[in-house]
Amino acid sequence: MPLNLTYLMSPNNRVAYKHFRTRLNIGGFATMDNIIKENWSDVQKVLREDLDISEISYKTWLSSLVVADILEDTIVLETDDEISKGYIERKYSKPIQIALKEVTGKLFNLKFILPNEKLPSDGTSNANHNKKNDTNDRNSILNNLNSRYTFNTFVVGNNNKLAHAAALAVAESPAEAYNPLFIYGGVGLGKTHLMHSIAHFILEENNISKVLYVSSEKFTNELINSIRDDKNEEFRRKYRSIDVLLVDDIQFIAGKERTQEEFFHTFNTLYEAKKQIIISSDRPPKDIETLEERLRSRFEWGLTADIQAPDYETRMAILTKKAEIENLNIPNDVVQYVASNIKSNIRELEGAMNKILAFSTLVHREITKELAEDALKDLITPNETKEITIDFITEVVAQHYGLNADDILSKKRTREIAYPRQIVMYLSRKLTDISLQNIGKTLGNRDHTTIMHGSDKISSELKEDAGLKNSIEILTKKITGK
Ligand SMILES: Nc1ncnc2c1ncn2[C@@H]1O[C@H](COP(=O)(O)OP(=O)(O)OP(=O)(O)O)[C@@H](O)[C@H]1O
Repeated sequence: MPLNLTYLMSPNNRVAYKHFRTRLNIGGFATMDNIIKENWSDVQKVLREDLDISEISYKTWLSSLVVADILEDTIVLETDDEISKGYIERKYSKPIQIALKEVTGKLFNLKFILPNEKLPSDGTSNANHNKKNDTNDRNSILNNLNSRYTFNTFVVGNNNKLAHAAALAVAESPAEAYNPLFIYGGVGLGKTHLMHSIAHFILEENNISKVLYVSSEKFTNELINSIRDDKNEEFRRKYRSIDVLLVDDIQFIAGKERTQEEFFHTFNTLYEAKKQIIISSDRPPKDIETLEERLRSRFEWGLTADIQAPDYETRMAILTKKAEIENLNIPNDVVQYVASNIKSNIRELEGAMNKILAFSTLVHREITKELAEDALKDLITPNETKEITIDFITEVVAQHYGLNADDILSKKRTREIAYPRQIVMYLSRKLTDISLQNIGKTLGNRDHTTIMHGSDKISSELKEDAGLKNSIEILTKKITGK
């Protein structure tokens, strides 16, 4: 005897179901399956309201789901890619089932497939149990995050779609989705932005507070200092008691044996305790030279996702988003000019836009394509090998120390600014042939003796300070790309 599903539903569900039937003009139970298929977008809308999930999660996981088929009691949903498939299956099966039941009064099994995947002949339930993390220790919030780097400000394009999906999966389900998550891609393509987004999301959405983001440089320097100050135990306690550890630019531990040894033990301790580890690098694990085999293989245990250079549309979208966030009114032909000429590095893309803005203020001219061409004439030199400019060095060093390029050029003399400024002076001398006078002029109209003094100071500190040496090495690689 067929079940009277309407009878089984709660009063609220009955209302929702009635509403659903009215809107879709459903005649009876028999046709409901087909109607769901035809009106999936309506169903998604209802799902969106019933599921208490963030906008970004809905957009990433649920908005692009397509009903591929309905077999008896099983709805077959087509997902975008392997990552989405596995993740939605684990994380969203149950909520989708519940929401669907609320709307239709019927409990469906779900089956997820990839585009072009053969449809299953019979359905199997993928219902899972979502474990809610109930850690509630907000005593020690350990992080070092840029508030601008969130999922909301991250533009998703073909170049970073998988890495973004993997990052969001890990953020929503730390230590359950993929562990470790290894994100790699060229310089300035958004690895740090994604890592900070994960950390922000976890801190805001999960009750996990021991989230630590560090660059591998900071990890190395802290290790060097702990050895020097005989505080190795403290160092270990700090790194081995974290819930989510994010290590940026891991390639810089290549060739550093003691750091690798220490990181190996940190990794093992956290992994065994089911803590989430997220690592970024400019290249895949197999291409990191002089990386110990045992680390390399561990990096490949979870999921490895890459970020490629953005295509033209994504570059346009990034610039438009930036203008929107900062409330800037930039003519479309200027955005197009920048997006068509700066292709391989998003930091440079943003730097170019900043340069146009600064130039427009300086010369009191409106932002037009002509002004943009003037402002970027040093940067956009077709058919020539790219020169290292003082502006670029300033930008990389400023970003590295969490400052703006304007801070470096300013007259401020606090140590947090004066020290990176001296590093800019040192690197400008080391990496370019530009005269002291011209370096001084570009760096906020400073005298050539100031440049010499700043640069010499860093030179002599380098002999004593292993941490500074490590930082200079990393900055040099970031600037020269070698
Ligand atoms: N998809 C994106 N959407 C919006 N902004 C982005 C995106 N990707 C990168 N950016 C911006 O580009 C700049 C450089 O990105 P980020 O520092 O994350 O690069 P990275 O890959 O970590 O570089 P590095 O190799 O030097 O460590 C940042 O200001 C970041 O906000």
